[in-house]
Amino acid sequence: MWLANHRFRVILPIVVAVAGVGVAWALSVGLSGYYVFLGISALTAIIAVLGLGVVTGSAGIIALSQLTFAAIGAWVVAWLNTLDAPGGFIVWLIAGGAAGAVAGIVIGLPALRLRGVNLAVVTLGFAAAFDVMLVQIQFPGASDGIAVARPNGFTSDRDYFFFAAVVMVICALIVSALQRSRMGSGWKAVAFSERGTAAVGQSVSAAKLSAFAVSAALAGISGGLLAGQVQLPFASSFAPLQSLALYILAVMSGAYLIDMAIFGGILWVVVPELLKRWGVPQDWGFVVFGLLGIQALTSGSNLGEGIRGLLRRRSAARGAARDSEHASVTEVGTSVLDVFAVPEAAQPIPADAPPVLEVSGLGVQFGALKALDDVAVTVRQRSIMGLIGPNGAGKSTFVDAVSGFLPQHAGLTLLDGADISRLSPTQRARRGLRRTFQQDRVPPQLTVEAYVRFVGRRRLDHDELADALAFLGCPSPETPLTTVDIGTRRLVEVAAAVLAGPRVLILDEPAAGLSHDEHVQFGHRLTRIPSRFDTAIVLIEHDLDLVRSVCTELTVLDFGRVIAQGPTAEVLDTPVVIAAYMGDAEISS
Ligand SMILES: Nc1ncnc2c1ncn2[C@@H]1O[C@H](COP(=O)(O)OP(=O)(O)OP(=O)(O)O)[C@@H](O)[C@H]1O
Repeated sequence: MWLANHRFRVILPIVVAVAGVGVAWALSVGLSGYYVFLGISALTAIIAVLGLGVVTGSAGIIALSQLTFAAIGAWVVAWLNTLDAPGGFIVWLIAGGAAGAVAGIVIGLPALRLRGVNLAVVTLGFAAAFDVMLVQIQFPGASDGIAVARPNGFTSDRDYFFFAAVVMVICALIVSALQRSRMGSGWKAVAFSERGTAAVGQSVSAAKLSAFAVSAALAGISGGLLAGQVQLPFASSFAPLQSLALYILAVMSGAYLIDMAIFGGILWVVVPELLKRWGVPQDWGFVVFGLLGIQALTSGSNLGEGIRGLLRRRSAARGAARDSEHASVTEVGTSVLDVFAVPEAAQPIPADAPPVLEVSGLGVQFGALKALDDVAVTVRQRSIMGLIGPNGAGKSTFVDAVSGFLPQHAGLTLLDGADISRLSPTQRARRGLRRTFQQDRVPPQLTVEAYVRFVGRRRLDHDELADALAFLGCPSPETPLTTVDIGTRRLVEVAAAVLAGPRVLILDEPAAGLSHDEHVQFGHRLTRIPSRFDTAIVLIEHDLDLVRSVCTELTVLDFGRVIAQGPTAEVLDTPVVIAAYMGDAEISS
């Protein structure tokens, strides 16, 4: 079943691409000359919108200079044309895309530090500055009237339309493959949570810069194609206001979805054309795009997501009707999971089990507040260490400091004996120290499988993946994460972290959001993780029943200091813990 699905997902884009080329050929033969020219404009716009789908739609970065990157691509093509550089138009086009990518990385560098409005100002400022420069220097060959030579065999508008369509299809195929790759998962992860991305060992900078580079490369190709279309390109085709309108169009349509990028590119040409026919000045097109964009931003959704949500709900309703007919089959499936519901206490850890994580002298200061003061914790191989304490005791601060998110801290952290105190969160994750968060950090744009593979950072065969998901009570690999509730997303987060094969996994309230029954089942499954996956666990949890049943050892924090440490049962009976943390009623149970 999975193999069939996998093959389908690989083959489908190729089939659609071949069909798209067929349609383009038919249109190039059948359309009138005027529509062929409009069609080329739409194809160039689609490629630029595909790029915005990567940088804005997937990676969530505001980039208001897409047509400036297109101008750079057009400029390079025009320049190589005046030089009559070897290779001809196709090579020049690739060079235009490469120049766009380089410019994208340069403009993307501020994006590593800036967000939101500040980044919008930087990218728009770059677009405005380049526009002024372009008006001054003009495109190479413009003053001498040297027309850009179209590729051999595609010199007429009809043939060039077909050529542009093939280029667009290739770009769409590449984007589709990248969106499904680790790189694409990285873009979606960084858009949802930079901390969550760093915590799984993915470089946030690399994810952002690669999104900028791919997006600007596509813009460069789009501009290069436009240079071949008009043959004498000029600056007004790439004005900053147009970049702004194109951005809004991409946001409104949901351009990270290939079909919606195509729709957006077509709209880019159709709206001004319709306005012209109705006798309305074409600049009103910007107003139309602006209104559609405001609607998308205020609703928090876009056209593509809206349509897909509707289709999903319909298919879920059909699926529910089918499932009720096959209730007996479902019961068999449930009984498999029930195996894990058999209560099982955590295995005691041998006294000589070597330490895997050693934290000593850990101190964190927030202004006058000592959030952690000389904290020492040792986690032994395959153990489950509970880290408990009242609200504000310093548990999350401990996790942040140990996982590298609070670089300004005192103390030493050793992982398998190696000092990792100076490493970044990404480096620590790659060394085998993984963590989850109290808040949801699982990017909803991914499927369960794409997320698990992204977090895993290693080859996982499908059986291993499906097995581990079933073991932790997660949905099937192909389930879109948008369709599952928050509690299930927490389970998927834990499963993915476990499959990464970490030496130590720190779970920050992983059962939050689960129902009581799911909570209990989760506890039982947790006890089996260390032996099955050779991983030690640090568990932060407020539910003392869960702590009591799964933790082999406990560390109790209060006001940033360790007040008790040792085997779970002993610690829970310590008077200082009873007094400081739990109260007699709870501990006596
Ligand atoms: N960024 C920060 N700036 C200032 N104070 C902070 C910051 N983060 C945490 N604190 C303070 O540090 C102390 C420890 O907070 P922390 O979140 O680590 O506690 P906790 O044990 O995880 O609490 P909870 O169980 O409610 O999650 C608290 O007094 C908190 O107000």
